[in-house]
Amino acid sequence: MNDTPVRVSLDELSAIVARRAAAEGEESYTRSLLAKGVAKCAQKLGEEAIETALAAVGSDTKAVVSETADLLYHLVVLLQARGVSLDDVYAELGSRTHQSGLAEKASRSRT
Ligand SMILES: N=c1c2ncn([C@@H]3O[C@H](COP(=O)(O)OP(=O)(O)OP(=O)(O)O)[C@@H](O)[C@H]3O)c2ncn1[C@@H]1O[C@H](COP(=O)(O)O)[C@@H](O)[C@H]1O
Repeated sequence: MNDTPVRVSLDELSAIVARRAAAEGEESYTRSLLAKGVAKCAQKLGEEAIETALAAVGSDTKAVVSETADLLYHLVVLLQARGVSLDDVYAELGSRTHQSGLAEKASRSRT
């Protein structure tokens, strides 16, 4: 048996979610959540965000990791539901690297 831990990137998770979305007739939590629509996916993301925040102020580091994994999975599902690609999110993050967050905040308060 191979006990090497499996690592999954957000890109890989996004590809898994897209495959599950298209897998008609197969049992899938992802598919059942997507079938409930964007509002349900958004609600689940909000719940997982709160659970992650609560874990972060607690003492259980494993819970922070586990809740963060739930949060990222539900974020990827919500992006799938909205038809937004991770590449677009990466590009948006990339466009922000030319200035600090503080400079960006200051530029907003001037407009
Ligand atoms: N990473 C995940 C993942 N993280 C969390 N979850 C599920 O998210 C659900 C939400 O947790 P909750 O405690 O809120 O569960 P719940 O009360 O049953 O949820 P609701 O009834 O409110 O929807 C749980 O059922 C978890 O199993 C995930 N389900 C799937 N994946 C990935 O998606 C792949 C495909 O999964 P299926 O679509 O189920 O085949 C899996 O192989 C994984 O790689």
